[in-house]
Amino acid sequence: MLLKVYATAILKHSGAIRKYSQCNSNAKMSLEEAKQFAARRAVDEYIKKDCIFGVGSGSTVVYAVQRLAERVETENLKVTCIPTSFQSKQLIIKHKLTLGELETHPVIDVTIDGADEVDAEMTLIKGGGGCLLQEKIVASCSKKFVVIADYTKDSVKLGDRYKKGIPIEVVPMAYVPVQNKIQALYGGEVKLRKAVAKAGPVVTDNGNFILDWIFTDQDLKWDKVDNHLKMIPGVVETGLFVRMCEKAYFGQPEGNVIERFGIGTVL
Ligand SMILES: O=C(CO)[C@H](O)[C@H](O)COP(=O)(O)O
Repeated sequence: MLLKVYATAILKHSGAIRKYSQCNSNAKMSLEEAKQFAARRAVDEYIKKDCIFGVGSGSTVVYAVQRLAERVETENLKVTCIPTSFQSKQLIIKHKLTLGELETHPVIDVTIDGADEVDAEMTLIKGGGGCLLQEKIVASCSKKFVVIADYTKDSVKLGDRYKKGIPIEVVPMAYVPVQNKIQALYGGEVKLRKAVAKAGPVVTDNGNFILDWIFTDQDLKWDKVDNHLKMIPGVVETGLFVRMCEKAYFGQPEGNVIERFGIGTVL
């Protein structure tokens, strides 16, 4: 009898686990699909002819590069790709696309990049993947800057959905004074980003550290904050992208894509 009860409990438990993991993998699947819908739509709308293309960083951009590679192959497009990180350079090489650099192509027709959060005014938090400096440089050299994201990035105010704070790239020797100054100026908590598969801090593609500022005041004027932070010696760049983005595509779990427009003009 006891054995029977025990066996039934195990069966129920494994059924629940199966159900739970199926549920989890469905959710993960639709998130990946949502990224893919947004990425494909943006590439199809913005790449119409031969051009210079800025390639953002992160998991959503992977789908944009896949789509671009398909179209370069089938439509014989001549696209020169400018990377925003080691990861995006690897993606360009992997898909046998033409690799360029800002030295030879200082003006980019369009850059497509991901974001960690997009607010109602199209202010972005970027740098969750630690690539914010090169991403902002490349965006600033682009005639058009477009964001692709899944529905979880779509927010009203910064901090509504992305809880990891605003990434700030700093020169390593300055990280403690910069941490203290930001906390004294604006409050909240500023944390040194730790590496996952290495002991110690994350080191960016540029040899710097990343601070993540968990802010408490969601009503700050982000353009002022961005400028103010960059006045602190040791701050290289922030992950705040203000008035840079002209359009954001948010892939939805149902397969549609919601679009939001901004006044973003970067060049
Ligand atoms: O800013 C970034 C990297 O520095 C990424 O674009 C951002 O983190 C979004 O990434 P994902 O597409 O993986 O959600």
